[in-house]
Amino acid sequence: MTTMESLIGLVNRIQRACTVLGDYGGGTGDDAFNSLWEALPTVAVVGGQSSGKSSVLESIVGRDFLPRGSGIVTRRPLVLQLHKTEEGTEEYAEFLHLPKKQFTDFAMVRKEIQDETDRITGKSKQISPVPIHLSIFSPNVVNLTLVDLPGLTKVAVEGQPETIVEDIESMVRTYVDKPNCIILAISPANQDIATSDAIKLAKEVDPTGERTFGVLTKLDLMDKGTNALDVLEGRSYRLQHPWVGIVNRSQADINRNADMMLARRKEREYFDTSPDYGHLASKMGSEYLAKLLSKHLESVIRSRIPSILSLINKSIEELERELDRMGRPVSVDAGAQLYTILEMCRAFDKVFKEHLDGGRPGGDRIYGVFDNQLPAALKKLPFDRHLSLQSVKRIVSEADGYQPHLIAPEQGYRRLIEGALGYFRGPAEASVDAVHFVLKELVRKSIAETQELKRFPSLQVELAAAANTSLEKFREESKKSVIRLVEMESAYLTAEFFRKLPQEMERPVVTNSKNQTASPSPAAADQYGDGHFRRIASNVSAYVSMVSDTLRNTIPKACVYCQVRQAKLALLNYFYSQISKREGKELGLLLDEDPALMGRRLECAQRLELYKKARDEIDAVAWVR
Ligand SMILES: Nc1nc2c(ncn2[C@@H]2O[C@H](COP(=O)(O)OP(=O)(O)OP(=O)(O)O)[C@@H](O)[C@H]2O)c(=O)[nH]1
Repeated sequence: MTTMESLIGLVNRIQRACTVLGDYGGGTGDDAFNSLWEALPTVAVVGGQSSGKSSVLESIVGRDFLPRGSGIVTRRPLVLQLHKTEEGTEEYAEFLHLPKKQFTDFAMVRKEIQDETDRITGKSKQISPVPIHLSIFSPNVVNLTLVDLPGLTKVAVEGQPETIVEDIESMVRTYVDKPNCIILAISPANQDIATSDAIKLAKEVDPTGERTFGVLTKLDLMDKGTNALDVLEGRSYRLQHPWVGIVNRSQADINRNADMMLARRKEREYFDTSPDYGHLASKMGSEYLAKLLSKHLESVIRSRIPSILSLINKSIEELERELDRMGRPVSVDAGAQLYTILEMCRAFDKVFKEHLDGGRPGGDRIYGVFDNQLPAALKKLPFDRHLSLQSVKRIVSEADGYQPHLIAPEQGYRRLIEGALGYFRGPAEASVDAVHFVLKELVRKSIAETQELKRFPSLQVELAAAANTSLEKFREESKKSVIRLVEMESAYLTAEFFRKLPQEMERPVVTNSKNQTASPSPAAADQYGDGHFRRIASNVSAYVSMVSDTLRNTIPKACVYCQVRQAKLALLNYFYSQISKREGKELGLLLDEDPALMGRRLECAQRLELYKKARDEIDAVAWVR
């Protein structure tokens, strides 16, 4: 049969694993995780200074191993795990922080506790909630785990920070507050029980006394003629569990280095022969206390197993969900890394296309460029100034040279039109730039919206840079195309439009029925007057406006062809060409995740492993009867 003793061993193992992962009863572990430690029943030893706490623990162990001295000696919780070994085997101790080192000299255990305390708290006399784990393997112990906490004190002594009194109390509280904590409340018999620090605290956190074990030390130090029967028999302060009286080694015994086994025997004799406590003798003494606690701890653990398992199962589910959300760790294999990168590129490309094709907002801003920005810019071109009477006169005269034109000023028209067409370059280039910026913004947005990319900041940066390089290239191409459209308009003017013009100019000379020359038409009359130039301006304006209509339609086509279409087809081509040249190690760098995320994933994975192992162990042990 697997005995219940295995349960204490099991809890010990789980507690040790929890501590390694930063989950310990002090409550300052990573609060984002459920605390498994807190779900495990523990016995916390609580008492005022000099109440005899250390002596009780040493007595239970049957060994002298705790640091002694003035002031606050216990400054970190000491998780003391006792493992009973077979009779005749050698006793030894082991620390969790020094695995594989077995201590057989208990004076060295004391020194290591002191040194390890100082390692975290410094020599500052500060306290720390990070526990020290000590396992003792001995035939003289029962299977039991106790947490020794700093003694409750009333005043700070020299060298200790002012806040130490409250710091200790709040640290002790973080343990005893927890419903799974069994409180071992140590009070000295030579003090009024009403003033006991341990009982005062226990009363507060466990008013029904269900989880408190009262221990009365120093029975031998009571005034002659007095006894502690009122306390031990539960009349002074009633608890659900019987009080246990203890007689530890006196200071003189300690100074003499009195043997612990001998002290246990003397304690037994004390109760056996005591006229006051003889009738309680079988339920007194440190050996009895150890057995009582061990039995109680075992039964509490057994009763808590269903709730521990349910916490473990719930935590496993939560951790698995979180790990899924974070994504699997990246493979170290270069091929797999490349595959991962390409997968993410595809995901990004999909989001980007959704922006352009609809489904996600943003693509419509390109249409906004063509529908609003470009027409507005075309409208604002300074044709009025260019085709003012004065300007037309000047340009036409300059084009004619010394010989004024006879009919229509061909060269004048050309110059006026070419001059006007030059203005179209501005809006054409501005449209290309505007489309470029919309596309660039969509790349930024798409990267931010691609869930798969979130974990990889380096890849995000590279992808954005490569996509922007491509967009730059598309912008250049697009600019060349729109400029070409404008230049094409200048290179060949629509002849049909001009063919009409000379006819209009020649129309004025008309012969009437009497074969008289009729008065010339107004057009002919002011052939070189203002009206003539105004007409030229109006003709040029009509031509320019025709070109403007054409460009208003063709510039968007060029932009879409060179930029939008290319972005859809080949945005990542440059990235792909770059990536194919990379070695495995460089690919790894691209998949360099956010360190905080990697840390969290590792933490979750370790925690998950602990919980799964704990579940398997509990399953294996708990249900064997
Ligand atoms: N005679 C006698 N002395 C005891 C008994 N219990 C403890 N003492 C003495 O009381 C003093 C304090 O005991 P400790 O065990 O160091 O008490 P503690 O609560 O651990 O004290 P701090 O670690 O200083 O908080 C020591 O000198 C012990 O020898 C007892 O039952 N009888």
